[in-house]
Amino acid sequence: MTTDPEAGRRRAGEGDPLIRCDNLVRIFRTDGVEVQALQGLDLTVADGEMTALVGASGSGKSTLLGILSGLDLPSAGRAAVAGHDLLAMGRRERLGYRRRTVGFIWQQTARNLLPHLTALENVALPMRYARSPRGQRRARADELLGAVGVGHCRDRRPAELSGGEQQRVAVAVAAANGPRVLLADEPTGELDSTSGAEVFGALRRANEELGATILVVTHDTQVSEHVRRTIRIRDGRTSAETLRGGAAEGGAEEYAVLDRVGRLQLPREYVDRYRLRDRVRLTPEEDHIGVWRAGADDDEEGEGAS
Ligand SMILES: Nc1ncnc2c1ncn2[C@@H]1O[C@H](COP(=O)(O)OP(=O)(O)OP(=O)(O)O)[C@@H](O)[C@H]1O
Repeated sequence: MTTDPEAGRRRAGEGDPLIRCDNLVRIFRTDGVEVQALQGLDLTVADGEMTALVGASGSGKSTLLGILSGLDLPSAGRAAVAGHDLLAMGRRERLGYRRRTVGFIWQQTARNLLPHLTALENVALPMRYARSPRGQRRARADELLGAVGVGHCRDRRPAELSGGEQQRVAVAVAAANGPRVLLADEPTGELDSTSGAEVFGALRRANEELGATILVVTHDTQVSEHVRRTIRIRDGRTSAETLRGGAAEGGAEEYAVLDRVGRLQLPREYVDRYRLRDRVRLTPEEDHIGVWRAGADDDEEGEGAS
């Protein structure tokens, strides 16, 4: 068996992650009503990973992206991206962070592109804001559009593009200033599955060829077909994750997220399948821990997961 220590470290979320959230809390207060959108969320994403965060409506996905994009601030906890402490950034650092460190792709295509500009002009615009030399902008915009497979759309305006093409142009716009991180909020939500797969192809190219670390949030559980790592978010906390490939090539490995104080949430299907309730018995072994259903008489119980 061959081992790849680097892959092992990345898989375990150790090393020096590019995105790190510790115990993130975000409380919204409207008309005296309090909603806790993030309830102590922990997340690490290694440099160069392409990860999907999947959760039901209201689980806190957009709230997390708002914080990671530098638009919103958490109520408590810590969040750092590419060496920027998101809670401590001043106005100037925040502006630079939003311009150069992170790029965004939103679900609504209209939010990503300016309607009166061509695809090429849309991609060149963030470079102008970042004061890139004028002579280099068009060439880089052309190159980016080619990389995400929509070079043929360069002179068309958004209204002359399909939804999938618009989103691929949006990936090029988001990647224009060479950000370390690309954040995408339901980027395929308004698309059919073929166009959605093409958008994921564009994100993968941004990941593999441009080196951007990518975090996609979606409620679509099918997204795991397009990424190696899928993290599930439930009630404002990360709960479990699936890694495709890994030890058994082509297979998938299931993980539970372990927080800093050792709490983990067992997947609902395991809780149901092994009829676990209230408390479980733990049996430490040399290389794993057994989790057993606690019966009235501990000697008689026979079912458990290990
Ligand atoms: N600005 C806000 N003011 C008040 N409550 C908010 C605000 N933004 C989000 N919430 C609440 O926080 C919770 C999480 O919302 P969030 O939009 O992050 O979930 P989501 O997983 O992105 O859902 P969806 O998939 O429907 O977009 C929800 O209960 C939502 O109503």
